Amino acid sequence: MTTALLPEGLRDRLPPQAEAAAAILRAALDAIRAHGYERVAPPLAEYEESLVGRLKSGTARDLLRVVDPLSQRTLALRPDITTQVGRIAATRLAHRPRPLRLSYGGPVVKLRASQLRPEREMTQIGAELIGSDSAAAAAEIVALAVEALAAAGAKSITVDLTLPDLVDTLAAGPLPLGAAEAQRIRELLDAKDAGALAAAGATAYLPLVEAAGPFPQAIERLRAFDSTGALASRLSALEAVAARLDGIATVTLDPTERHGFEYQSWLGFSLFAEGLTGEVGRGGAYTILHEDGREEPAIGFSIYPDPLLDLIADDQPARRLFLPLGHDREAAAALRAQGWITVAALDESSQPAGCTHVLAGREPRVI
Ligand SMILES: N[C@@H](Cc1c[nH]c[nH+]1)C(=O)O
Repeated sequence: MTTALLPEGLRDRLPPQAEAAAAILRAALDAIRAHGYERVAPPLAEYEESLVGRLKSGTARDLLRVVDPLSQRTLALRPDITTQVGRIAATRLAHRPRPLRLSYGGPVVKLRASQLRPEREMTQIGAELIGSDSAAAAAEIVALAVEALAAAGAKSITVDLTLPDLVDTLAAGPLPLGAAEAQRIRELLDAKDAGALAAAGATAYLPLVEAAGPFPQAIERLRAFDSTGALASRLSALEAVAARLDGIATVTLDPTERHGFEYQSWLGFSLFAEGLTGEVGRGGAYTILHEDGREEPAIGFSIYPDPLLDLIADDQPARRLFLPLGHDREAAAALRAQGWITVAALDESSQPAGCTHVLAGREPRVI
């Protein structure tokens, strides 16, 4: 009965998870802030049209819409803060020197839950580097994503690199394809359907299916595949990113993975961590569209740390100090300043339930 009080995919966070969620948000944002990223806090809802169309290739998928009785216009709850950061970078912060480094953290809402993630509301934390999507910018962003995720408590992090615009690049160059054909080949590669690829006459694309796996082997296969050098700069950039991750994350490469990469261009990446099913973050390079039609490169990442909360043990009794009636208020304040949590008696019948200590005079005494 009680679960039916909330719509599907929306839930309450209770103690101690709600507290842990706030601590995770703080820890990840602090790690990002230390690298010079300044926080922005866009609103939870916006006019639908300003949430879409700001990033090149962005679509209106996943929007939970409402009609605003005040403006009579359609509002949408944000499914992704990156598009809002793009809007801010292209408008209110358009005058700021580049590269512009911005960070964010807060709830996002999706129209539908996925099978893997039953939640429709989740916390998204991230950073966007605006004005460049060079190999150096990519290395900074991917390493920062790993650092932020580690600060949030994730262990044994894996980064899976991909090239979202790979088929388009090849189709426009050494392996020509028409638009419809390219779309089909992209889907078959995403599904790693070698049989269907061969049947579709796209045998030239077949080696890409094999070029997935641990980074060193996969990049070697991609290099061998790229006999014309059309991918040379991308492959060098991937090597720079992988080199930066040496010792902090396991790196894999899946060049044709497109799932979840809607607006990302030459680089995309997914983040995984020990004990968690599915990805806990992703990011990549993309293009911001300015009001005057100008296009600006950017690169960033988002992590979705909520699954980490399930790994947090429930049994972590913080030290809690019971304050009897008539206790020394100054002593209690001094102990709170030292990090104690105090629970004050309301009347004679108040019990020190859940407390580990009681204030005796000016000192905590173990119960
Ligand atoms: N916001 C994107 C990831 C991203 C951030 N910057 C670029 N890409 C997502 O959550 O899928």
